[in-house]
Amino acid sequence: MSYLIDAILTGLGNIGRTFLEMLVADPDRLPRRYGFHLRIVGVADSSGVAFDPGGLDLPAIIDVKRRKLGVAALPSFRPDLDVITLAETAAYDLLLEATPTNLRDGQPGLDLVRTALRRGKPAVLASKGPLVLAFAELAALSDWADDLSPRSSRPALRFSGAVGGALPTINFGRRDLAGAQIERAELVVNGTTQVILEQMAAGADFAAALAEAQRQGIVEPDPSLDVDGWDAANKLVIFANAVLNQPATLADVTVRGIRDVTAAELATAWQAGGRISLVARAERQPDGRYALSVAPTVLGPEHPLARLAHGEMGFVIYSDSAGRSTISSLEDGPLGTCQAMLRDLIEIVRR
Ligand SMILES: NC(=O)C1=CN([C@@H]2O[C@H](COP(=O)(O)OP(=O)(O)OC[C@H]3O[C@@H](n4cnc5c(N)ncnc54)[C@H](OP(=O)(O)O)[C@@H]3O)[C@@H](O)[C@H]2O)C=CC1
Ligand SMILES: N[C@@H](CC=O)C(=O)O
Repeated sequence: MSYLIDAILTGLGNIGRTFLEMLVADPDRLPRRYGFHLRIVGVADSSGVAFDPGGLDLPAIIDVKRRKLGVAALPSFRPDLDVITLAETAAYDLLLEATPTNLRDGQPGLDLVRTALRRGKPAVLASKGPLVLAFAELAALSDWADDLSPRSSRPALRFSGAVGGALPTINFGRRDLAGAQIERAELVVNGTTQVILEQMAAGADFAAALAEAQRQGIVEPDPSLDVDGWDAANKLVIFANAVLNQPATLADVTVRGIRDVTAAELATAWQAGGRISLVARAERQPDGRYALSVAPTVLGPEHPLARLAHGEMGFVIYSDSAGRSTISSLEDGPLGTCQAMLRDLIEIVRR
């Protein structure tokens, strides 16, 4: 006997649409394996909101988005609702948030997450803006205030897909390194720059390399976030807050992107058996705080992340008692992030 979980999904681009495609591809997986059906009752894109408390027609939404149209073209379109009103008034169990990362004011994601949490609804984020700009506020509204205790009466807040997609950066750091003192973390968590630097090392020019990453569906709506290092810095800020317990903002991170990396530098690194990757780094200082930086970094052949495959992301974390931990993840475009959103959702439902 399986039960229903009703969700609203905000953002129907690479992530939101792929998430729906993943559900439609194997609709029995959740009831069969986890005992519940996920019913999507509301969705939103830049054209507005579609809502049906009985469950939306997912193939119709996917079709509209593949045809580059908006939900305004659907029979379930609700011109009387905007996305915040949807989150404020609809009956649902959980918010899935995948609107663009906006570093100016975090909107609309920030108000969506605030609204859901204030109503006692759990939230799963792929977007990073709300976490980068308001981590402490959102933590206080959620089960992070109770150190993620399963007995917390506050709604769950999860975002494992926001820091490297399926790569379990947050979960590993928090859960599996519990009790260890992290001394240094090196995170290669921006897929776009991995693709661009590899393509350029193979002879492509910058524009062609960026176009290839865009074809894969992993580039931010504003590509300068990736290229200039801000996406990696966002992920490092979230990691610092969530794993290192260091309240941090972008102002605490020294950021250098990949625009100045030359083909000659790339060739030299690859010929030596290593590579250049954009590395987000946290290094514990004598006063106990972490120095945070993002920069293109030569990884020599001995480095644990030098052997990442094309487009692969990974991290290495050094701690006093667990030693050196290395994990990598080779994902199929946005699908890995969708799996991460699903694992967060499953964790919440099973609490
Ligand atoms: N792509 C990836 O691999 C990953 C992305 N992320 C994060 O996930 C989020 C989504 O990324 P991605 O799917 O690639 O981005 P896209 O640009 O492909 O999709 C963004 C979606 O948000 C919609 N949107 C824009 N403004 C609004 C608004 N005001 N209200 C409601 N919907 C709105 C867009 O509408 P419309 O369709 O009409 O344009 C679109 O459907 C970003 O925050 C990104 O940082 C995280 C991990 C991986
Ligand atoms: N633009 C990001 C997408 C996921 O966060 C990347 O390239 O890694």
